[in-house]
Parts: sequence; structure tokens; C-alpha cells
Amino acid sequence: MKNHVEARNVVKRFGPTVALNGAGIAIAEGETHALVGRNGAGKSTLVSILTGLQPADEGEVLFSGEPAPVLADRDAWRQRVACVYQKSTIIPALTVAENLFLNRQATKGLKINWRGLRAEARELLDTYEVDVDVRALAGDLTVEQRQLVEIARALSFGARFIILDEPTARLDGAAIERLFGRMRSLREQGVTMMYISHHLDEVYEICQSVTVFRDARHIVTRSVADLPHDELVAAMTGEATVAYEARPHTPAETVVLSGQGLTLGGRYQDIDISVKSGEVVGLAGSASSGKVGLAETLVGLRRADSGTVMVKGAPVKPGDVPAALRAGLGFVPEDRHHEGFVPLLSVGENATFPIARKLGRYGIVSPARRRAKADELIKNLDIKTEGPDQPVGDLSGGNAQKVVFARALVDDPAALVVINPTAGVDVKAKQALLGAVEDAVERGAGAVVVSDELDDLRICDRVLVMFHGRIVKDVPRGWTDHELVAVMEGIEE
Ligand SMILES: Nc1ncnc2c1ncn2[C@@H]1O[C@H](COP(=O)(O)OP(=O)(O)OP(=O)(O)O)[C@@H](O)[C@H]1O
Repeated sequence: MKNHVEARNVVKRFGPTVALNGAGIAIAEGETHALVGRNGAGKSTLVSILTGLQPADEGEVLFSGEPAPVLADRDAWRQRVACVYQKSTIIPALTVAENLFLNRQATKGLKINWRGLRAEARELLDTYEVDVDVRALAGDLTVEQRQLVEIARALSFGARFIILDEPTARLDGAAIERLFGRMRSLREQGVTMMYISHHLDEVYEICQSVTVFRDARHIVTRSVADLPHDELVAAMTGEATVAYEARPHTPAETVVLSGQGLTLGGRYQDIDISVKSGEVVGLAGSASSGKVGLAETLVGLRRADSGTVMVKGAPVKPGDVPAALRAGLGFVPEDRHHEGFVPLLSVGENATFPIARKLGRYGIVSPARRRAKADELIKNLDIKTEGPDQPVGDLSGGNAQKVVFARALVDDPAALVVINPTAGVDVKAKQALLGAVEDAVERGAGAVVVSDELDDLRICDRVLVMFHGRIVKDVPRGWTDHELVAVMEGIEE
């Protein structure tokens, strides 16, 4: 079969870091090809080179056997390749129609023909069966809708190669199935796709072949049918890895975090929740269940219309994150780009932010102490970085997530609230992060784990399942996937 896309012997350096070291990939026409590897392996760097956003230092990129266009020729790139990123390329303050026709508006003379623009946008979305209002602001779309708009936009430029970079990281089970349905039909129409994910079961479900990168190099390319799961993991990590075993906990009687009578219009109603020292409580449910809104209320990112949040028995000022942190909460937010870290600050500054007061006198942080603490966190969470002084914005996605985690743990919180804690982290790093939650719990913290991942919920002593804004069931440890999913989907109570 002909190769639709090829990257050969690509080298890319960022200062002292070699992000790609002679790596390559060959993607056959019409296939869905997975690219997997640990955090920092070089996947996103390859994406930026395959989409013409960055030049390679060495090596070449070919589309259908022809050399890639020069970087400045954006139109030529758009006709060849598009990427649906974790972070959207869509502009939130513009409408869907404007986003679709940015830089190619239907003009009448010098004036933009808005009616024409909307009609064209509607026609385009209809062609690709995307049911989204073209007048809606892109910022108001759900993650799923936004991805569909991005795919339609890519196809409308004539691109027959689409890269999906961790597209399921923020989708619930039903939305993932819809995305896969759409990917299958794109494939039937001959579209070639590259699929990046840390969910290896998805790779087996939706891809025909897989390429593994490790430490900036190409390790193997194989048909998924010929590469069993354990061999795939071994290729990624360079060693045999066993599945994570959740540990038993012994909760104390003391309640460290509770919410009483919490209601937030349109999100959740009449919630009572309490978490003991030494206990892990899960929150599960579909995207509309209210679980994230509830967790965000516990940490002060949202303010409930009524009800109280208490940490260690004392009420916390509603809707006030600093007050929640002072009261003893540590948290990992859903959107690390907005609430998680400050990209221009260093790994050390971000990770030790909550304890800045304690690291130096009179509010001045001693650089030596910050560095020592940061070194410890980098080692414990296995963060791949040049060192504590590197800006977090330069880290790979999964490693940035670990910095957010480090920050949540740094002040020995009485209660930990983590939302989709392992989003974007690799199979081995997941184990390190879940282990870090269990370590904190063994030191006496209580934890709330909000997740779409059943594997994350396995460390929970009980899982509260939410449905349409209410807690419908308190499921003790020992559930099967099928049982929990049935309750989450409201099929079974
Ligand atoms: N702009 C940059 N400046 C400095 N280093 C960078 C930059 N971009 C990437 N890197 C480094 O290059 C390496 C490869 O990163 P890349 O983002 O490609 O990894 P990845 O495989 O996509 O990881 P993840 O699974 O975490 O998303 C990392 O060590 C990262 O820190």
C-alpha cells in the first residue's frame, strides 16, 4: 500500500533537550495509525513537524511521496493535514461560522457577507453531519462539538490526513463511542488518520497499526493485531510492567472534607458528601452528571447557590480557592492550562507555590530550599524535565500534569480533590500518580477522585455515582466495570 504520510530520520532539539532523535513514521493511505509513547517521548513534537508548525533540524516529511511544502505556505499545509488538539485551535470569542471561514470569508467588495458566510458554514457542517448552530460562540461549544467543527474545517480545506492528539481525554464514554463511529466512517471515505492516545485499549479498538516512540526514537511499527498489549507496553516503557494494584485503606472516624446541602442551579442538587481521613471517595458519572461542578465547588472554583463546604470540621468561604487551600485542601483541576499552572514560571516555582510562605522568612522564598523541595517532587513523580528552573510551558503535556499534581501534594493536604488526575499521562506515570494519592491517604489525608477512567476509580473505597446532578448510588469497592457503567448511564440503580 502507498504511504500517505512519511517522516524520515527526524531530529529536533530544544536547547539541551533532544525531542526527536532520528525518529520517523510511515502511515499507509487510508489507515488509522496510532502513535504511542511515554510522556515526553516526542509525539507532540512530531505532530508539530507533520503539521508544518515547526521545522525539523534534520530529516524530511513527505505527503503522498512528495516533499512537504515550505513552512510559510500555510494554505498548502492546510490542504494536506490538520490536527485536532487537546487544546483547541478554535477561537472561543468568534462564532462557529467565523471559525470555519476565518481568513477565507465570503466578501462582497471589502465587506464581509455575513449571511453568505453563515449559509456556507451551515452547508459545510451539514455535509459532514455536524449538528451545531453556526451562530453559537465557539467558546460555548462542548469539547465534542468543538472537535467535530475542527474535523469539518480540516476536511473543508481538502485535507485527507487528520491527526487526532488525545481526542478522548475530555470526553465521556458515550461521546467517545460517537467519535469512534465518526472516525470509522471517515476511514471508509478514505481519510488517513494518526491517533495519539495514552489509552491503549482505544488503540486496539480504532487503529490498524501502531508506532511506538521511546526517548525520542522510533522503537517499533506493527499491525495492532500482531502486537499484544503487554508487548506494546514493554516497547513503550522498555521493561515489563504489571498492572497497578490498589491498596487497602483504613479510614479513621474523623471527617476531613464534607459538603452539606449543596445545590448549584443547572449542575447539581441537594448533595451531601463526606470524606474521612484515610479514605478515597470516587465521583463518577457522565459529562452531564454534575461531578466536575461538584468537585470544583469543594475546592472553591465554583460557588454553590446553597449549602456549606467544611474542611476539618470548619466551614470554608464559598467560591474562594485561596481560602480552600489555606484550610488544607490540595487539588488537581480539570483544565490544567487554565487553573493548573503558570506556563512561564519554572517547574520549581509552580510545584512549590502553595508552600512559598514556609520556604523562606518574610515571604521571600529561599531559592536553595525551593530547589531542594522541587528536586524531591521531580524525583518522586518522575517528571521529565531539564530541572526545577525549566518553564512548565516547555514540558510535554503529561509532565505538566505531573507538576500540577506535585503542587496539589506539596503542602501535605488534609484533603485532596483530583479531577481526571491521569488525563494525558502515560501508562507508567498513571501508576506513580495513583500511588501518590494513596501515599497521601496513608499519611492521613482524605481524597476525592473525580474521573472518567475506571482505572482511576479502582483506588476508591467507595464510588458515588452521579446522574443528572444527584448522587444516585454509593458503590463500595469490588464493582465490575459493567456494574459501574450501568449505574453511570442510569440503566441500573
Ligand atoms: N518548546 C519546547 N522547549 C523546550 N523543550 C521542549 C519544547 N517542546 C517540547 N520539549 C521537550 O521535548 C520532549 C518531547 O516532548 P513532546 O511534547 O513531544 O512529548 P510527548 O511524547 O508529546 O509527551 P506527552 O505524552 O506528555 O504529551 C520533552 O522532553 C519536552 O520537554
